[in-house]
Amino acid sequence: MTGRPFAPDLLAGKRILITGGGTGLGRAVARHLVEHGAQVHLWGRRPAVLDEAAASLPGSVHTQVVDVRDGERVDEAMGELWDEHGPLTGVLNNAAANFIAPTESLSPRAFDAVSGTVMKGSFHTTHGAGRRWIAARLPGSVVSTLTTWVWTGSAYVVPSAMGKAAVHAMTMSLAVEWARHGIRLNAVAPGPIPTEYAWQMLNPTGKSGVGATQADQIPMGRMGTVEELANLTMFLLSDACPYLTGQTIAMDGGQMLAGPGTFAGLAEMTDQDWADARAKSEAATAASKAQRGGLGGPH
Ligand SMILES: CCCCCCCCC/C=C/C(=O)SCCNC(=O)CCNC(=O)[C@H](O)C(C)(C)COP(=O)(O)OP(=O)(O)OC[C@H]1O[C@@H](n2cnc3c(N)ncnc32)[C@H](O)[C@@H]1OP(=O)(O)O
Ligand SMILES: NC(=O)C1=CN([C@@H]2O[C@H](COP(=O)(O)OP(=O)(O)OC[C@H]3O[C@@H](n4cnc5c(N)ncnc54)[C@H](OP(=O)(O)O)[C@@H]3O)[C@@H](O)[C@H]2O)C=CC1
Repeated sequence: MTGRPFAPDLLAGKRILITGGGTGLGRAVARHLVEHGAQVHLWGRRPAVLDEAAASLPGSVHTQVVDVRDGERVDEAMGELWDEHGPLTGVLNNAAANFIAPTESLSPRAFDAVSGTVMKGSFHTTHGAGRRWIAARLPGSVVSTLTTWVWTGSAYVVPSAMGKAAVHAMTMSLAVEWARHGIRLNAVAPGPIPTEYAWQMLNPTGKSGVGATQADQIPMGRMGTVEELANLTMFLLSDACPYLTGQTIAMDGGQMLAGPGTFAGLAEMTDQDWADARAKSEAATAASKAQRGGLGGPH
């Protein structure tokens, strides 16, 4: 059980924008932010989805219809939010688009739809909040939801991997440039946490259920949970650790580090399998020693 490690007033006085907050992980994290005292603003492209999400949440939640790829609309909406409610204290860049496809089949519009939502959307939103924080001499915290593909890349989701890697670069770059303004940028890179919309895009058929969306090759043997993601995100958006900036934190049960080029699969070996393996390798060592003529052992 993850539990509730934080006090219910952890985010009291915080005003936080979640892009793509009407569905999936954004909506689930929004609930935790509200339950910890934050005022929350949700952006997305579908008014009915946003309204439904806001109505389902227990506290102070506001919505705006914004396509984050449209820089002018992002700035306009940011201005409206600031004027009507006051300055944000944090931004969660969560909106994304993605689908699996052979890269050679992608049209220019397909590439733009995915990479633009992630890269341009995160930039426009961060820029809209950041320039206002700097002008008003206010601190701020930006958290972006990325994936471990920023370190590994991933076949068949290349525009997403490229867009997320760009936001990873933005996180490191602006952490330095805006540190003197009290603005922090961090990111989280979750492993699979099944959500309806994302799984339609990433695991749409019986044959598409491979490693990335499965639990069998994750060292912890399970998917992540929204509670775990919410706790990490809230920690980054809170005042718990103001010295932390520029970091992308993987939260994936060890999935990325257990790649096929490692011995992670040996977790299946029994004690007898290990005894057999040791006997085989010791026999090979003994045969090698016999050919050394007394050289090469430890002294
Ligand atoms: C880390 C460990 C593991 C973890 C495992 C999980 C890791 C998750 C990491 C990241 C996960 C996510 O981001 S999951 C997020 C999933 N959620 C979403 O995608 C929500 C938003 N999605 C959407 O709005 C749509 O599905 C999407 C198609 C992407 C964009 O819609 P738009 O209305 O903007 O654009 P459209 O006009 O429909 O389409 C734009 C072009 O894309 C083409 N197109 C659309 N679908 C296509 C498809 N399946 N294959 C090829 N091409 C396609 C169209 O033909 C158009 O090109 P032309 O024909 O040339 O016009
Ligand atoms: N689920 C998982 O296992 C993982 C998810 N992630 C990341 O977590 C985040 C949330 O994913 P998840 O909840 O699973 O997926 P969802 O598809 O449920 O969430 C994506 C959200 O982004 C919104 N969105 C898409 N395009 C735009 C746009 N142009 N402007 C504004 N909003 C937009 C969508 O709403 P609408 O279409 O109404 O605009 C939707 O609410 C994403 O960044 C994803 O990459 C990372 C690793 C693993």
